[in-house]
Amino acid sequence: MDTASPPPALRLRGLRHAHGPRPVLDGIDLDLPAGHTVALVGPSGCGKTTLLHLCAGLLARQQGFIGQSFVRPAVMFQQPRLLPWMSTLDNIALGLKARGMGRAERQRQATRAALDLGLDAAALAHFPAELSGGMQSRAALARALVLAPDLLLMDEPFGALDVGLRGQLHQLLLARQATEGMAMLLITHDLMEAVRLADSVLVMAAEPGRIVARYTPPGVALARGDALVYRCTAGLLRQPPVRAAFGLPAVPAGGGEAATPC
Ligand SMILES: Nc1ncnc2c1ncn2[C@@H]1O[C@H](COP(=O)(O)OP(=O)(O)OP(=O)(O)O)[C@@H](O)[C@H]1O
Repeated sequence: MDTASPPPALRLRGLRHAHGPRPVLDGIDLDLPAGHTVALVGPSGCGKTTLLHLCAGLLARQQGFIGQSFVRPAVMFQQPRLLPWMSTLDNIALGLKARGMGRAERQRQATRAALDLGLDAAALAHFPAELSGGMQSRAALARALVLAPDLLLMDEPFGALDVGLRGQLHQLLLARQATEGMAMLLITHDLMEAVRLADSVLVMAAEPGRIVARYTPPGVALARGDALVYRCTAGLLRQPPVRAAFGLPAVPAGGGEAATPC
């Protein structure tokens, strides 16, 4: 008899949430299995952060089902949220300290995680305020990855980064996922980032927040080249529900509206 437990997963069914009297999420269904990436993309205010906070257990569930069987979830917030009175290295090692790991070992692991993300020894000795925004984002990502999460919840993690740095961190994350098999839930405003990284792209519309399009980009994310990503993003952007979600005018007749994005 096979007694192995099923692989972990995040599963949402009919999730509804209101902030006060105002409905924010209306009937969200989502599946995120181990080793996969789901990108939630939608306009500002459609409820993406609320949804991520519910998945992370930072907000209490009101209505609907949340099944979450990952054992080492980690969250990367919209802002780096580094503690200003600690060195960058101590910030990155903070979660390991909370797990009771000794100072020498946690500094060793934090240093390695930071170097992997392109931070150098000088940056690690600095306070966060002495780092550029991009370096702070790398430190926040290192702080999450050093915990070896099996689920990484990310809220607009790369919003403040230039296109080159974004690309580097995308590749680092995907390589890490390929070796460690972590699941990723990524919130982004950026359709192209969603198409580049995700196994499944869920497009949300606002008022109330709901999923209006589901799209599976072709192939595996690590192998998607720029041309494919541009083409698929352009195709997705021609879909009427996606255009409506972002408040874009309808594509005029004969403007190349595609039955499928790619
Ligand atoms: N704690 C709160 N109390 C009241 N309203 C809130 C609260 N948090 C969020 N909201 C409202 O809920 C709606 C959804 O907010 P949320 O931050 O989840 O959206 P979002 O899609 O992540 O937006 P953005 O992309 O701008 O970060 C917004 O209208 C916001 O003003």
